[in-house]
Amino acid sequence: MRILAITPGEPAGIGPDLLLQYVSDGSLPSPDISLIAIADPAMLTARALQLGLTVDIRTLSPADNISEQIRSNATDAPPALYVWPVELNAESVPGQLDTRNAAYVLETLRTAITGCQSGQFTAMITGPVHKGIINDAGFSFSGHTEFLAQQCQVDQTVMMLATEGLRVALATTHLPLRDVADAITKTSLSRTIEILHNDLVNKFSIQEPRILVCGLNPHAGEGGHLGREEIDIISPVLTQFRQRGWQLNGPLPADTLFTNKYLADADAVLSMFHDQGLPVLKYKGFGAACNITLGLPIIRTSVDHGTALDLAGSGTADTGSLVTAINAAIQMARHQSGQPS
Ligand SMILES: NC(=O)C1=CN([C@@H]2O[C@H](COP(=O)(O)OP(=O)(O)OC[C@H]3O[C@@H](n4cnc5c(N)ncnc54)[C@H](O)[C@@H]3O)[C@@H](O)[C@H]2O)C=CC1
Ligand SMILES: NCC(=O)COP(=O)(O)O
Repeated sequence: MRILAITPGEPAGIGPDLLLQYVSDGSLPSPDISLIAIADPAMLTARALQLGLTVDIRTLSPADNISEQIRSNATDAPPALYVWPVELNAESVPGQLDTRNAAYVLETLRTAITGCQSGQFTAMITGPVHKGIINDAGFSFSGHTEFLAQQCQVDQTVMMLATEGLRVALATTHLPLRDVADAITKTSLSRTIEILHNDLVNKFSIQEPRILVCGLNPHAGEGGHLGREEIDIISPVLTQFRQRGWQLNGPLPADTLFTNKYLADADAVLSMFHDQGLPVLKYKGFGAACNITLGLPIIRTSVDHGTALDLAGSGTADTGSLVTAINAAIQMARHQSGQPS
């Protein structure tokens, strides 16, 4: 049995709602896959009540064999959600952030990561966290992508969002815009391209990935008149990889790269910064896209949206991205074990 761990993220956001809606809809695509929520069972029970959803919340005992507990409790009706319990520090009110629950959010992530590393879980799927409230609580945290790199002790990870027909990876992630240019060095960009290329080959079965690379500056620097990063950093790095036979097209002006003329012949786009690539991806596929962390020894996918505090507890949040994230994790797991997807 494959066990997918899901962290609903910020308890005051829509993560718990989406998970409960997903389970209540009976959306799991295969009977040999089980979902375990790593969360506070009382919070999930209260949220299900608020949403008017009938979900049988079953708290697991982490010290005992998890697969055995799921097997022996299997039932058809009503939909069941197995929960690895992690207790909130304060009762959570939908829409109202509370610094006291930041440690809880981080603990759910650590539990999922440890379970994936030990092989207990096949993959982890994350709901949205609120980066601001975690920092307000005194924890330095810029995103799952960076936290996962730290916890898995890898030198670098790459954020890639994917929807039908478009994959966008980022050379930098959660940085103030004024720090972006300095963060793009030959070393960091080379590592990003290596991770992106290798994961497209090994995790997505694209034997010779074709990657479009955005410039950083308007018009890809206009020959050095609008910035020199393309000349001094990006082009030399691309030249170095082309010598290995890798198919890298760029640096191209980002404003015209995202057109069919270029995208039709590409497997992925590498954007230089968060808001260069993600608005395009979200314009194309918001709600039907997911976020995949590349460069990790474990599988992690996530929703394409944030905590949407305005919708928490309302039952109106769209589960489309969660479905996409869960399906992507399953597909990656099947690929990893050599099964047809
Ligand atoms: N994977 C993660 O953990 C992510 C976390 N965030 C965090 O979320 C917080 C809020 O970020 P925002 O920029 O406001 O983005 P957001 O995605 O939470 O909200 C943007 C807009 O999209 C709507 N929306 C989001 N998800 C929706 C869904 N499933 N169904 C229907 N409508 C939906 C919201 O109601 C809002 O109007 C921030 O702290 C940010 O860091 C943002 C993106 C990803
Ligand atoms: N815009 C994507 C995002 O902010 C999610 O980042 P992460 O938490 O997955 O690193």
